Amino acid sequence: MDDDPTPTSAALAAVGLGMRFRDGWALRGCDFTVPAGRISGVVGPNGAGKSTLLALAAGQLAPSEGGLLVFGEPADAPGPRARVAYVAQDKPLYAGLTVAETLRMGRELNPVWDQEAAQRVVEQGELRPRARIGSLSGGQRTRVSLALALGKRADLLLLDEPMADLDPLARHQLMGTLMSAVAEHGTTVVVSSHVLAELDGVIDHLLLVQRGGIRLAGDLEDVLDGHRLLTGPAGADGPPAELVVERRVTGRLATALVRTGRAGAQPGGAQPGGEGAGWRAEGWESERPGLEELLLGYLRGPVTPAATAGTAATGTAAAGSTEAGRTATNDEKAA
Ligand SMILES: Nc1ncnc2c1ncn2[C@@H]1O[C@H](COP(=O)(O)OP(=O)(O)OP(=O)(O)O)[C@@H](O)[C@H]1O
Repeated sequence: MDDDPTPTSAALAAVGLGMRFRDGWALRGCDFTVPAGRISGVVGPNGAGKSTLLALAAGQLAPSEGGLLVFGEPADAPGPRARVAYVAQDKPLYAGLTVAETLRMGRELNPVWDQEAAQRVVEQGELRPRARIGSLSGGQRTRVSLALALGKRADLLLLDEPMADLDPLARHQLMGTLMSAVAEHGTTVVVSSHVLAELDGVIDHLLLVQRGGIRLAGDLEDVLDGHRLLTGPAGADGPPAELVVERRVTGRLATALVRTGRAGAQPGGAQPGGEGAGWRAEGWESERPGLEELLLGYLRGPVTPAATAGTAATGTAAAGSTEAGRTATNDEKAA
């Protein structure tokens, strides 16, 4: 799939983006783009910086360094803010209003309003229009927040952990709704989640945030193509260390997640087990990792300077080059 890396046509374009709070850097040295019309999954461990990234994109925070453009303009400019709908983790709503009054407020506050879309989200959850927001469960309040976001007909939907308190049916409905919004209106969706399995088959773009840096960014298929999952005998020589993201031994078997070095981004350009592989060994099997295998490999593997000092992750088709910017070290975060 072709990504358009030009900042003006991208939904999000970050250059050297950093956010420092009193206790240190939450994000630093982040370079990435999210092309318009994609569903991008923002994943990473607790405290990695995902919410901070989304709040910056929503214009709720101003970067401490670098910049973040939304459709070519600074994220906190009035233009982008009108085109963006943001569902934060704490989902601020007026507890005293009813569901119907909340949607009416959405209609009055937004120049463009899709009552049908908003209504549909509320009705799917069988919410009574007269129910007060304060009397709703956490998942029901999430539903009302999503209804407001979808009613706004925004060009960019920023959803911070929207699935955390939704039941499995509601998650499924939400994913379907997001995919239709993208298909019908060309909406760009940036969604953070810990529920990796829920993102599989839905997202087509990936941002992996780890220790305040962007570890992987790009078209999902390209990112997956840029890696192999190798299985071989535990005692045998494995793939070269510079290609290994994570290696584990279980009994007599070793498994290793490796970068293929495609797109010329990685040292040596070797492609273990792939076509034209620079590294091959007897007895090792090679397969393309799934999304969950890829992400777990990165989350379990060490975050070394060598592993994060690659080329900037631009979100272009050269997503084998997924190592981004650099990841703040613990020392830097504590600085
Ligand atoms: N308003 C704030 N003031 C001070 N520090 C903050 C603030 N918001 C976030 N941080 C810090 O920034 C870092 C990143 O936090 P962030 O909430 O962005 O992570 P996250 O990836 O969304 O985590 P989680 O998955 O747990 O929601 C954390 O160390 C956090 O303590």
